[in-house]
Amino acid sequence: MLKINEIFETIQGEGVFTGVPSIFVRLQGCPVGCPWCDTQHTWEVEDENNIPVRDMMAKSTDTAMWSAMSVSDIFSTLEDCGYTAKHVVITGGEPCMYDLNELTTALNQDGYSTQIETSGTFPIQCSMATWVTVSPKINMPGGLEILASAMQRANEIKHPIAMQKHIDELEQLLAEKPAQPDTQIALQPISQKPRATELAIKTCIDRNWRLSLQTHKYLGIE
Ligand SMILES: C[S@@+](CC[C@H](N)C(=O)[O-])C[C@H]1O[C@@H](n2cnc3c(N)ncnc32)[C@H](O)[C@@H]1O
Ligand SMILES: Nc1nc2[nH]cc(C(=O)O)c2c(=O)[nH]1
Ligand code: SF4
Ligand SMILES: [Mg+2]
Repeated sequence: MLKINEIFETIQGEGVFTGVPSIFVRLQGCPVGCPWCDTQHTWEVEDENNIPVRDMMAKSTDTAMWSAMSVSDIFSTLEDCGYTAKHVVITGGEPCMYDLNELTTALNQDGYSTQIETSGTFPIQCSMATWVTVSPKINMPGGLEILASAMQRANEIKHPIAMQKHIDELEQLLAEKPAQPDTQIALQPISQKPRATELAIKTCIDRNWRLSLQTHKYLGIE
């Protein structure tokens, strides 16, 4: 069973798929603890926060409540909601705490494209067709071997930055744990801070990397 914090339909706000109508499946639980994380309500998995699916789907604010769902429960919910998006983004929390092979394979077979947003701190278990966005959490728990294999699997590396140190860390990581030659590299300013944004723009131009903005936050949408 997967522990689901929320399922909703919106526009993908970040990275290469920015602008694509997407169904978001947000999993509960993350032990990484990035100080600037914008989804801290997904960190803890408390048994007393297990609620029925209809209550989870009715949530209107960010809470730590979650529902245990099978892949077939998730399909029933997508059908009940009448979503039109054909791209599914699996995020969290840290989605790779879970084996996502069954979910991503079933979604692909049903005609959905799939994407995972992950920190590279757990082994990535998903269909070959899944687009993997790695937002590498350098010096965080997980270990170098897992991070190295995440870098290899990544279709996109999307690195949140606020200062030069974060860019230096990414460059060192890319030198030591190389990505594939066609992997897209993007910098994402942390929390829309003007100085972070300015630094990201300048560095992206210097290195010919992409800029990823959290466009949903500028738009005030989910
Ligand atoms: C909330 S995380 C969940 C998925 C996974 N745990 C990860 O870190 O990739 C989704 C994306 O949001 C980014 N992110 C989280 N908080 C952010 C913030 N305050 N500013 C910019 N990006 C942020 C993460 O780095 C990641 O790319
Ligand atoms: N619109 C929108 N786009 C997103 N891209 C990545 C998100 C995430 O929280 O993983 C996210 C999100 O929460 N909302
Ligand atoms: S790994 Fe992702 S969900 Fe976990 S704390 Fe960092 S940004 Fe948040
Ligand atoms: Mg988000």
